Amino acid sequence: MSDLIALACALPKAELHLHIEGSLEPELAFELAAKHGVTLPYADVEALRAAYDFNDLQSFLDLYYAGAGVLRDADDFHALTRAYLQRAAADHLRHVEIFFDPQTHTERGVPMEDIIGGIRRALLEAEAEHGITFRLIMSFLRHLSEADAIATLEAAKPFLHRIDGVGLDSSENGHPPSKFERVFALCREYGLPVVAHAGEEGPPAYIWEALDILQARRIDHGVRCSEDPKLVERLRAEQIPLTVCPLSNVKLKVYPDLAEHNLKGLLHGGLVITINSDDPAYFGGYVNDNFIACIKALDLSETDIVQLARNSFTASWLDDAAKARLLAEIDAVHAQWQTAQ
Ligand code: HPA
Ligand SMILES: [Zn+2]
Repeated sequence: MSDLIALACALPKAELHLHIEGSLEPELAFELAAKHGVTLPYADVEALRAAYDFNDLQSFLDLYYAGAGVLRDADDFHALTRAYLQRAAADHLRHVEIFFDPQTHTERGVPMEDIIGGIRRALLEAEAEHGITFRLIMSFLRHLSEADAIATLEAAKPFLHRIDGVGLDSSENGHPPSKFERVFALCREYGLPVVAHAGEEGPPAYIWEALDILQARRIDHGVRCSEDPKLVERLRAEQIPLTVCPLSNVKLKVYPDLAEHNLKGLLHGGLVITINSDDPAYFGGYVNDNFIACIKALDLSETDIVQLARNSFTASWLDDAAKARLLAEIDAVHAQWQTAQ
């Protein structure tokens, strides 16, 4: 098993489901709080980390939005993103497609320009330093109104050349994708590809809506598709990727135990399954940690691991030439690993 873990860690991979605000480690949260003269309601880093014990998605989101309150200027967003990309480089990530939640920050008076500018500066640095390519996805908060999402899209208009796609996140139940039909139609008119969180806590019907109403090209989470065989068949036939986040699903009690997770079954069923970290600072690990936990709990094979790494690139928004290059890199690292066995 340790050999398979070494293979998974060494393979070039992409991360396609990462909320940059969810990469805020307690150490940086305290550093930024001190910088801005803000008092966090926790004595120290250990006390904050100890609070990361969630019952469901909402109990996590309450802490996640509170934590994001320390992000106030472009340098904060730069420091946050830079720290994530250092972890990404260590995990052999070669490409990242990351979400940011502008509404969490603009409603506190942080200018859109500072949010995007700070994140992008770190992305460009990591591209130069580590060769990590990127896409930036603006995500709408589904617990807020569609009018609020439309206003956010309008506010982002001067920066649309810096935004590669749009997503939908936050509290799922009671906020179906259909609530956002018009804003996503506008996004598509602007040429922005769409992804959406669906079927994490919400029912399979929300995945159908994300596909049919929002015209999502990828589903974030999507694990509840298993409850609807027709939906699973569609995801397989149309090769619509699912960005699965195993440690997140256990932390938020979507699954009581990783051993019960359906990702291996879906992968063997021919779906384009990818492994991602979601909110790594809160859920106990980055991409390699997710691979390691899955190898241990689900007894993933060598073939499974290589397929998951390949899927991370095929499901990405990279162009075909870049995908081909990265898939060849996977083959090279895999061959090297086989020789060493
Ligand atoms: O896992 C998630 N689900 C929904 N919204 C989120 N915002 C950050 N992480 C998540
Ligand atoms: Zn997510």
